[in-house]
Amino acid sequence: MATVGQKVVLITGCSSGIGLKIAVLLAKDENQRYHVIATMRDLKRKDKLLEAAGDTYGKTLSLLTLDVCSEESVKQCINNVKDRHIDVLINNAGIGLVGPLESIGIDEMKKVFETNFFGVIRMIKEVMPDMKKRRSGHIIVMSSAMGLQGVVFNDVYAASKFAMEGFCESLAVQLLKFHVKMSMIEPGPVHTEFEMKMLEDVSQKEYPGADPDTVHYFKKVYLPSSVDIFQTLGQTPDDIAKCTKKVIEASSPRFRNLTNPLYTPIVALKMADETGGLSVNAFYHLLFNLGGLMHISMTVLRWMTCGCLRSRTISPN
Ligand SMILES: NC(=O)C1=CN([C@@H]2O[C@H](COP(=O)(O)OP(=O)(O)OC[C@H]3O[C@@H](n4cnc5c(N)ncnc54)[C@H](OP(=O)(O)O)[C@@H]3O)[C@@H](O)[C@H]2O)C=CC1
Ligand SMILES: CC1=C(/C=C/C(C)=C/C=C/C(C)=C/C=O)C(C)(C)CCC1
Repeated sequence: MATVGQKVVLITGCSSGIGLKIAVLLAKDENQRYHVIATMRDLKRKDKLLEAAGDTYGKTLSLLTLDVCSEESVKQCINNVKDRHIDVLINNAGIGLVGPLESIGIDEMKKVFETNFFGVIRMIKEVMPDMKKRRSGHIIVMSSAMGLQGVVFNDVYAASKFAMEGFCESLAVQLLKFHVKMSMIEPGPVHTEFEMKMLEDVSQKEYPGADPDTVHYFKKVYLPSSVDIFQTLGQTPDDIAKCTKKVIEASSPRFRNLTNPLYTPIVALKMADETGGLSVNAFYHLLFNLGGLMHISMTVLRWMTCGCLRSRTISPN
């Protein structure tokens, strides 16, 4: 149970990756400022978290079951929190989806929106009214750089994060009136099970319905470049946990928080040309004309990361 003065932080999707690392970082805070409620949809997957949490479990860390795709599970979880009092809600649970559009069924796409978009909305609808009543609270959403700039063959995943960005950008204004803060965290590639699941998924699928040219561009052009991007620019889940802690602890937290200065130029292309031509064409050339030279292209992009862009990124250090 939280002690007086401790902030209650509830995090979704803590069985692995970024959610697990945020839970552990906050639970291990040296001044014990947080009581972390780490949630996951299947408590059978709790071992990795508990191992990392060490003796904080039962002290500054507790566990609850929560499936963001089930309204009943969301309600039950929040009703199990003492006085339903949550100071910081971290919406982290999410799933990816990559591949040629022609081979993805509508049901698979709906699952992505059920988790990444409606999952967050279910949580906010359950927690926000109490925060508004108390005139305090902080809602954090693990968005993505893909919530600001789409990436080829990630059409539906990017759309789910764009939807979240639009939703939160609208809601943040109302919440400000009630002194409830809202922040988006926007990482580029991060080495977690998310990346592993994507590669595993791709190795198993045949992509029925997509023509041979598209499958070729996906498997032989996009995938190697994507692996390269993860290798050259990838951050660790610890980096993202540190950025998130900074956002929680800021006196005036920013609404948008890109975490990766090396990825920021890719997002900045869009801001530099409101017609969209620059980003669409740059992505086209990076992928189809410079694919084999991805390392060099990324070095050029690094040069483009001038100080002003770096200062727009929240750094883990
Ligand atoms: N890795 C990356 O490159 C990036 C990731 N992100 C975002 O970060 C967030 C965390 O992803 P990451 O840590 O990388 O990936 P992981 O796959 O390691 O973690 C995702 C977590 O979400 C959980 N989850 C999935 N569906 C549900 C559900 N219905 N209810 C509750 N929990 C669920 C998973 O639980 P289970 O174990 O049960 O499947 C898991 O704990 C996601 O929102 C993702 O979109 C953003 C930018 C980049
Ligand atoms: C930048 C870039 C590429 C790939 C970017 C990737 C793969 C980003 C992944 C981001 C993730 C995983 C976000 C999660 O939310 C391409 C298309 C290979 C080539 C053109 C430049």
